[in-house]
Amino acid sequence: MMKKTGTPSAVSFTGAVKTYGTVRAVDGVDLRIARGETVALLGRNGAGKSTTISLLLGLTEPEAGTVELFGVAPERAVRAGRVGAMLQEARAVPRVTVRELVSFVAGRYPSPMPVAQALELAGIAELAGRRVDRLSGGQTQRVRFAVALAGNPSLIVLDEPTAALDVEARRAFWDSMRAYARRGHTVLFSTHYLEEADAHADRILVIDRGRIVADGTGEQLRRAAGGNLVSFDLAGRGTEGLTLLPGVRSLEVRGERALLRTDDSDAAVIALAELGAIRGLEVAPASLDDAFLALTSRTRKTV
Ligand SMILES: Nc1ncnc2c1ncn2[C@@H]1O[C@H](COP(=O)(O)OP(=O)(O)OP(=O)(O)O)[C@@H](O)[C@H]1O
Repeated sequence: MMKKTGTPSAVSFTGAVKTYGTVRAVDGVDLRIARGETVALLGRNGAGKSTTISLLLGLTEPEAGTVELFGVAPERAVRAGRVGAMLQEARAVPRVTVRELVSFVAGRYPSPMPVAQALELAGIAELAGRRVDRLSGGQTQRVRFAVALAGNPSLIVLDEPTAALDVEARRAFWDSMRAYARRGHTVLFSTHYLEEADAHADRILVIDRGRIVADGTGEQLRRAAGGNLVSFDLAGRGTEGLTLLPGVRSLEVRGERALLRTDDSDAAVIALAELGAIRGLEVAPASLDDAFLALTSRTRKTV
């Protein structure tokens, strides 16, 4: 994750703010993505993922703070073909072949990727002669990926790239993305699928209400959110004082069971044993889902 001194980061946000009326869609984001990283931007609907990506691509300007790609303004990096993007909005699909479309886009950049290579990387070499308006959803998405690769970018930005794809198309898409990343390129993708972030990114940025609330590997996020969950049958007893026990961070009651999120499950279990609260006791590692919920609900409480 260390970047070479003197080399500008692929992506750099410093105190970036973007508001829509009273909504602070991006609320003071500081962020560095080093070259070669694959990073997931993970958040619920409306968390600020698309707005972050719009700022990153220079489609919208921050009201405060700065955004740079490779040390220059986003528009400049985009124009130079250093950045490829796949955005959410579906554009009208032209009646041309896949090869014609990718060639046309490649022709607009100063040093494009050879078309055959873009098609190969996107896994659609065999579709080159097919009409773009007659493809399946999964195939269309990979054509869009080839279009994003056409300028031979060092950074690719994907806004919820697999949102409408079935399992097989999704797997094929990620294979292509990883082939691109293995060449030392930088990838930033947004998603609200935790598993995708965990499986395909080196690093996960959790965004909530326009702020980065966590930044790390899936494993680091799991740990940050509270290592283990300790649960037991309440068996009629109250929950008073449970959150004050050593090692306990928070409490949730599900039916007859108490769920304690802990950062020291041993201490919590000993304390529960002293209280005699051990019926049906279980200790389980927190999942990434738990981590995500804990991270995003914690911020909700503080705003
Ligand atoms: N053009 C706009 N005009 C007004 N409000 C906007 C606009 N774009 C985004 N917002 C608001 O800014 C906030 C962040 O939206 P954004 O689209 O960035 O979130 P997101 O994480 O990409 O969500 P989703 O997963 O639903 O795409 C939301 O509250 C949204 O309603």
